[in-house]
Amino acid sequence: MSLEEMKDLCVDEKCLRPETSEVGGILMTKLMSDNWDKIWNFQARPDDLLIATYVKSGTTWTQEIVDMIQNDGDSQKCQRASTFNRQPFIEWALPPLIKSGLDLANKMPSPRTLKTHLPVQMLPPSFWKENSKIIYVARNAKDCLVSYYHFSRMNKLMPDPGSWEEYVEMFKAGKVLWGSWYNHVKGWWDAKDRHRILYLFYEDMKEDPKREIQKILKFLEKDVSEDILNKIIHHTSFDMMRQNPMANYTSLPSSIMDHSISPFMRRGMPGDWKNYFTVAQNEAFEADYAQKMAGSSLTFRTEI
Ligand SMILES: Nc1ncnc2c1ncn2[C@@H]1O[C@H](COP(=O)(O)OS(=O)(=O)O)[C@@H](OP(=O)(O)O)[C@H]1O
Repeated sequence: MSLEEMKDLCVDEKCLRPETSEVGGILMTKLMSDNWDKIWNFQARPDDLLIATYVKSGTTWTQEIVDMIQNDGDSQKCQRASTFNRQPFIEWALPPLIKSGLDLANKMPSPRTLKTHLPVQMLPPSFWKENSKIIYVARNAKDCLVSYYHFSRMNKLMPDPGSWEEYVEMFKAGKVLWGSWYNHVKGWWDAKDRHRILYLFYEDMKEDPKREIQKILKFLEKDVSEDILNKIIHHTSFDMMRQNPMANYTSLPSSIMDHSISPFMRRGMPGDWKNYFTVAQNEAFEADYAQKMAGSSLTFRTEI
């Protein structure tokens, strides 16, 4: 879709700050829940690669890394389209003028790379049946929350986040699109030993991108030269992606995503939560976190 076509789209009040409803206890936009039967019955293919994340956990970064790997480090090829057109976001549906993720995916020749934010129990069952490979990326809750809050302010296709104080409580209660962060990261963590899932952490990617890209290469059974590996690291750095219109979401009109409110590529840094949480908010968050994560072997770093 050209930028000119994009500019005419979705300025309709109905799709901005959308209505929400729940499916299986998970908050979704009404367009997604209306489309739920089609999403649930989505037909995965054995050679699909799915990038699954909770919102704001490093999805776009991982999408770019995977595309660079699949294109042998050719950054020009990775400029062929915006992230969301290269790798369909399967459950995302918008009014008819913009193609839904499902439509894009169904028309795409194999091998496909797809994106989802669905919690593990909501993943279309064909992914398990076809044994498709899945990369799951998790990010610590506090940085996720901060990123999600700013994203909801700038992206009019998300419900209004309200004030920072209100948003912190909504996030803790899981009353945000795609539901509870806590259940999401734990659910996928438990699934990783039963399926072909590579479970990565945003903080590890930031600490040592080379090491984490090598894990992805191994998982994809792909070998690249040191020169190509360095190209992938360079092209997918925060600074490069921030300037890349095919990865930074600036191809969407400002009536949808207003980067002057907060850019999509905002900070890209573990520990940014310290600039937002008050001491009291942090203490309350930690106490609630300990309860919600009790009994799980999953641990996160909140700074590196
Ligand atoms: N290359 C690279 N390096 C480090 N960090 C990066 C990179 N690319 C994206 N980001 C940061 O990831 C956050 C966006 O997350 P997602 O891509 O998962 O967003 S989305 O859920 O798909 O909308 C968002 O985080 P915040 O900056 O904390 O808001 C992006 O800045």
